[in-house]
Amino acid sequence: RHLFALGDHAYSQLLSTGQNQSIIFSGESASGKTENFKRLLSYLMETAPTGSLGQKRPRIRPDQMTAVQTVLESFGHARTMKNNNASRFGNVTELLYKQGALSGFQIKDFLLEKSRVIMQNAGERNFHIFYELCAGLPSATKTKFGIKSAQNYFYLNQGKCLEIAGRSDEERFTTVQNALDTIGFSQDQQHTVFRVLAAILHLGNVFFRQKKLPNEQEAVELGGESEINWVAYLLQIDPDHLRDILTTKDTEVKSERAIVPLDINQALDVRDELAQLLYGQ
Ligand SMILES: Nc1ncnc2c1ncn2[C@@H]1O[C@H](COP(=O)(O)OP(=O)(O)OP(=O)(O)O)[C@@H](O)[C@H]1O
Repeated sequence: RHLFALGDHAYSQLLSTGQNQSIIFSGESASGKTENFKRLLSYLMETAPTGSLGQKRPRIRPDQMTAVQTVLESFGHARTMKNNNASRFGNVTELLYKQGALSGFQIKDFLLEKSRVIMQNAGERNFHIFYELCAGLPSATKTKFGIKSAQNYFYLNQGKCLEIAGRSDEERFTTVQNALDTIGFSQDQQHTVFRVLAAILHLGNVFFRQKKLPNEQEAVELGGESEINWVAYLLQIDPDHLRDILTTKDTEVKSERAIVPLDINQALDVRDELAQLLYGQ
């Protein structure tokens, strides 16, 4: 059955039975789920009737729907060995109809592959948005955020694949900014999102040195002071608090003697967990 016929069928079933209808896109990576989903969505938006509510057109603007898809792709898709634009999360998009007319939508996402934020296999990239940020931020903001090109960041260059043929990260960044405008994110809100992304990149470049305490206990010492300061500045938190988080097991304990030092692997785990947590937010 043709994709659009499937959409027509679901719609007519909705009207005739009054029951919710589901269309499931499944298949292996690069089989076309995302592309076909987008086409079906456009079709349903374009053909949505005005309904009996006297609306001239659906209350959701097609450009808003497209903008949401654009943002989800930048933040949730990445280049893998199978697909230059592989989605790394699942989602349920609900189209809401009222008296036969399209009245809204909501997207529930699940299972974002957060491990990609800290680690990529050979030939793969982190989520697109990081590369777009490095390529597309205006130079004044780059200076303000301490951001350089993507090759400088451990979290971006493990796959040894910084660019995707035929895709301009710089142009995509403008597209994402426009999409965020369309959705209704203020300049301040957008700035906050970009600050957090920049903080994650700096965090990934924080490294540690093994250290022996006077009592012979193993501990770690933070390397990369400037990166720590960048992260603290971008997240607007106290750098000493950040140092505590990254080097001690119990950050709540203020007494120096009670602090339990981490070894290097534990410290890297804490750093990576923090990065994933920030991205997940
Ligand atoms: N209907 C289509 N018309 C043209 N090209 C298509 C179509 N469907 C898929 N493609 C091509 O195949 C590529 C992979 O498709 P898509 O990203 O939709 O796969 P997917 O099943 O969503 O993959 P993943 O599970 O990795 O996210 C697209 O980038 C596009 O080049």
